[in-house]
Amino acid sequence: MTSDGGIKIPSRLPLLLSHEGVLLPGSTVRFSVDSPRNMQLVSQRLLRGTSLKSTIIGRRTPPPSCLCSPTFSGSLSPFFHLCVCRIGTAGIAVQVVGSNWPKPHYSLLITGLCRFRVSSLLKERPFVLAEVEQLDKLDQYTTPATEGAAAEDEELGELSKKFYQAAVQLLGMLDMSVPVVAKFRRLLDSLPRETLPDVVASMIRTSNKEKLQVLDAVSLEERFKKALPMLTKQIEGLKLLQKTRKMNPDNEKRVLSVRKGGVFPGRQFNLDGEDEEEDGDDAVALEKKVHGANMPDAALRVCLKELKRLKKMPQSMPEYALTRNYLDLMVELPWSKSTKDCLDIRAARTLLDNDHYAMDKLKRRVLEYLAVRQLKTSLKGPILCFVGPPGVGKTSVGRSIARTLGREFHRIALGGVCDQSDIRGHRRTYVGSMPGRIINGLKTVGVNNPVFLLDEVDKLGKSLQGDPAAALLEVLDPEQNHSFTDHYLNVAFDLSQVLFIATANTTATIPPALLDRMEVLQVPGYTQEERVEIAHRHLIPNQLEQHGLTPQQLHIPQETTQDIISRYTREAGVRSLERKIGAICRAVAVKVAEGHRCEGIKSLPLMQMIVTAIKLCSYCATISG
Ligand SMILES: Nc1ncnc2c1ncn2[C@@H]1O[C@H](COP(=O)(O)OP(=O)(O)OP(=O)(O)O)[C@@H](O)[C@H]1O
Repeated sequence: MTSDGGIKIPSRLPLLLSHEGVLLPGSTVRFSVDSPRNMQLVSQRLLRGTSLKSTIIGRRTPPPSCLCSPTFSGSLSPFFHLCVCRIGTAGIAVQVVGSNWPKPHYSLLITGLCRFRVSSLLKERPFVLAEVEQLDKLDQYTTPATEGAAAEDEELGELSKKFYQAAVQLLGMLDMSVPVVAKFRRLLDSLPRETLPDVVASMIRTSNKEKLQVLDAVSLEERFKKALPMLTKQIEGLKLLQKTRKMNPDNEKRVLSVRKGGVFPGRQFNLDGEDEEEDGDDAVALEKKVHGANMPDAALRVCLKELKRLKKMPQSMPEYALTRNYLDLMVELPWSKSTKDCLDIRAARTLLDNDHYAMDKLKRRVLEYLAVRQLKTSLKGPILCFVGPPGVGKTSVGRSIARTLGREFHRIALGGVCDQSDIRGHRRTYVGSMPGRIINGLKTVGVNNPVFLLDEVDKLGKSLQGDPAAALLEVLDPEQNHSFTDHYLNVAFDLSQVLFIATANTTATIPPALLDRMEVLQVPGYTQEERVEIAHRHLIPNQLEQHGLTPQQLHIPQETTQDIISRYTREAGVRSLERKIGAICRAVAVKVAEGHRCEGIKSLPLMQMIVTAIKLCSYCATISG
């Protein structure tokens, strides 16, 4: 990186393009990265690279006109033409923090080094790579202030002197303790004069547009000319504020804020209290939500403690986002929100009969279970586990139970889960930590008494990351689940109101301890006659509706259904049969959309299509595919 021309940045730089914030040389800014291209840049360049060179990236805030362009996050050529001719800042990534919650993203802390101009674009994917020309000298920070000044011509010397004096005047007007002012003064004196416009513009409160103007000013003189009015505006603003304070001493307590964001080579500070106020409002709103969430005392205590920490944290700290996410989840959880059960056994029987044909034994046991629940509301009852071949309606009975009770339904697919953190969540000390599926499910349904269907408990795996079945033991044990503690929450959540139902294809692979906590209800496969009935009562009407057809447009006689079952399906359940009926519906939908009428007579209404055994042959290609 060093040559006779001083320290050099790499000539090929990956570009981080987002509209969030402006990075000026000499300042440190935190950026949140979540667009696909920028994510690729972080994962392929910053996280894989091992050299110092690989931590240097280019940063450019696209002009506002690009932001509304639909190409901004997609294919980007037109907006590129706009950006190519402009100036950016090369920066060094000093910190990369990744998180998966609420969605995958990285947070980058970047320190601006120098300006560059994009000479040409080398590639756009997987991230943007450009050939760049370095515009500022990098060794200016290492050159003592006086040496830099010696080279200045008269006019520039005058300008920089004026700028320095304005910066000192502004510093004197700030409501800060004497040691802090002294520290900033020392910083101001130690900086080479040519870096002052960038450093001061990044510290004072200005719009991104104004900061971009400073960035785009390649000549030092122009940069001073652009930054000086911003500084003067701040001074005028403060003078006005002091005047009003003198007239109204009550406002005396309005203290100007000092923001301790990491700024290179000094620290970033804000020159008015507006932002602080916004943060304050935000914290007050969050505190209100915490008090209004009706959470138990233990959880409330934890939340208030976290809130207190949050208020003291600068927003730029990575932990701020983590704590904020945690508190957001805590207030969103349904600690004491529940739906009222509206159980009527007769209505439940009708509903179960309407939704499912046959399965008499299973329906009888479900009704017994519901009846006992009606008589004894606080039933610490058995967990029902429906065991049977695929497609026999286990999941769908679970859904019907939720409907009969008037409860929310949530399905948790456990097939292939082999990490116990999937159930219990990760501790908050982990990067990308998040709550487990149980807590996530509760957040999704928004009530604390839903019906949770634990689908495919027989397909739980085991790995080095722990045994998820062991974590489920606590969830399903009525003696323990009133104080279920997710690792992410780290406070107990009462799961005793949740109605758990499990499904499995076989009991052979369910861990014995888990099986012991459940009452197994076998759901056998169907006979040919039962399948024909299920098809005509449920599957055909459902498929017609899903494909926008009416019984007047398509009729499948019983013999045809028997034919489909015997010739095209080999299963214990009815899922494959349902798919074949769906295939017939699709083929008929095409004909209906084409306007299938009696040959030539357009005035006649659309004809009903009857799928006879002979016609079935012509659909063979569709349904056996
Ligand atoms: N007795 C029945 N009456 C009405 N529809 C049924 C019946 N049995 C199954 N079905 C229908 O079959 C389809 C498949 O059922 P479901 O998804 O509940 O099967 P499953 O037993 O949970 O299968 P898997 O073990 O693969 O999860 C659903 O559309 C369901 O409505």
